[in-house]
Amino acid sequence: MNYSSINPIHAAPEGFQFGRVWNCSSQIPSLNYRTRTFMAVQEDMTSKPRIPHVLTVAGSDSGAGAGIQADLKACAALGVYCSTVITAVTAQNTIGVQGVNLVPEDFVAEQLRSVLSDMQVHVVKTGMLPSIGVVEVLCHSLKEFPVRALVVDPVMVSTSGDILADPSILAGFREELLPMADIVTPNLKEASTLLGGVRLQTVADMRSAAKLIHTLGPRNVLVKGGDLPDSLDAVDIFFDGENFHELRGSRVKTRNTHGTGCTLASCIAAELAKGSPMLLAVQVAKRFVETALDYSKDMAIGSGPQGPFDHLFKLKSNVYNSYRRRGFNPSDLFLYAVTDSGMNKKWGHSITTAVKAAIEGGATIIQLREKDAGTRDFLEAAKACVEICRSHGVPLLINDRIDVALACDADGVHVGQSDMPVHVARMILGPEKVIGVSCKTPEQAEKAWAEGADYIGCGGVFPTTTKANNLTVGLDGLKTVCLASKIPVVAIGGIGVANARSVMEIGASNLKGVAVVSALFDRECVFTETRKLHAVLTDVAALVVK
Ligand SMILES: Cc1ncc(COP(=O)(O)OP(=O)(O)O)c(N)n1
Ligand SMILES: Cc1nc(C(=O)O)sc1CCOP(=O)(O)O
Ligand SMILES: [Mg+2]
Repeated sequence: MNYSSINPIHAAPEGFQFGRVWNCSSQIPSLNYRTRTFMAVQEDMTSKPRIPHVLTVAGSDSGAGAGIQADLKACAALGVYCSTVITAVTAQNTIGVQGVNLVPEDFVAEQLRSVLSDMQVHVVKTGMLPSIGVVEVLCHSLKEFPVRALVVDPVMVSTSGDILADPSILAGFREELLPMADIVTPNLKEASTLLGGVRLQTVADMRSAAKLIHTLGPRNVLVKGGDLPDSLDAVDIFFDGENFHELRGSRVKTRNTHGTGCTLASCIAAELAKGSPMLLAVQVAKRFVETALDYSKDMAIGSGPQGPFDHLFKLKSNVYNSYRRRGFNPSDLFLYAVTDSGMNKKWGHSITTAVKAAIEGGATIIQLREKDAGTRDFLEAAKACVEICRSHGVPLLINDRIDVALACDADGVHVGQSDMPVHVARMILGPEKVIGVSCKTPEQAEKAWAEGADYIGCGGVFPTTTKANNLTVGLDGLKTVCLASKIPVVAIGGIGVANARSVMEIGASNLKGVAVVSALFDRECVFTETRKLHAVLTDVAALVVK
């Protein structure tokens, strides 16, 4: 590999020299003309809304899976303007990195000045910073032109194992850049390197690492556990200096993972530029990467072991429609908590504390099923729950009431066979909202799919006292419906810690989880009960995968 810190770039157009060309006022034909134009632009800008703006300071990847190219695509996908300061040009593809050519440090400084002095940057995101000199230049620029937030992706080694930064930059990270950072997003190897080579093999190690890295100065730390051995989920640890959050997503099986780190950091930066709080920005970013990987898992570009993925999957009209239709992640059905106002009243829980406790215990989706509430109270409660769920990245659905779902901007609805027909609900809600339907037979499952439902709820698997006069279909009935269903299924009815295993072990790959009311909410401690059920489900999932 050709890795050099002294090679200048030679590929500039004829007559172009790096450095002093367009910033030289003698080359502008008329100063008066320029001044007038500048003033007109200034006037115009005050009346226009500002676009969220991320500046990425990173290396170029010729294969366009990572680096500057990934950052541009990620920001575009999230509707954020992205400007670029290029620190290095790499020759790379799906096989690895064949060469690195560094941009001279004073020209990195010049790019920084050009953008930061003029273009109203909200957030700076860093990627490949190949030398201590570049780190110093960047820190100096950020002191001269402060921005709202700094996101540091401490890139040191490429996914193919090639070195992308001189080891001397570690001191620059520790002493200069991290103390200025709002968040740093190391993977396991990078976290280990930042901490002098400690071994990181468990979630507990990741927590300790996050805490130690926090002492280096960044306001928040996200240690990414993608490389954690024997991990079923994609577990990341977020630490804000006080609290830890274990962020779990589903691990997408694909070779197309090149650029996930750059993309995640860029998405965090993009969401921060839009004004999101940090934890929400991280959760949205994680979800974006997971969805993009899922949609690109079979993409075939290049012959090497690590392919790129498609950031702009939403632009492809056919994929876009089906993405929107299936705008939820089936793995969200894993632990589906359905509320009940009567049970909350009985235990003295407010709906919001109950929902929060369920989420903290591991619920992956919430349905508000408030049969006795008046419309106004239901709407107020739903709005509060939408906020809670969004801040945790957990979808919220409303039982029966499409009007309430629209009014509180919930993520969707769950309807039964005697509620609003699915095709009408779809027409009212549009393609983006999630629609679930209760089905007890294969015929109902077929119809639900044809009318545009996203998932079906099948039950009652066991007898229940929560829903009056409910027909029990049993494990056999559940299996029959699962086998017939073209969309994911969640089981419901009489399910709890004692029998969840038997449900999940029926042997249907589209059975994605269990929906539960009384075993979570007709209890004194919703958090503890949810946690117990989560542990059972995680255990079964581990066995099924092995
Ligand atoms: C996930 C899930 N599955 C089934 C139901 C039952 O819905 P429905 O048949 O409309 O009955 P009610 O809940 O309205 O009594 C559900 N709510 N959630
Ligand atoms: C709301 C609901 N729907 C069902 C169906 O069969 O479609 S069973 C049910 C009640 C589930 O409550 P619990 O977890 O307390 O048994
Ligand atoms: Mg209903």
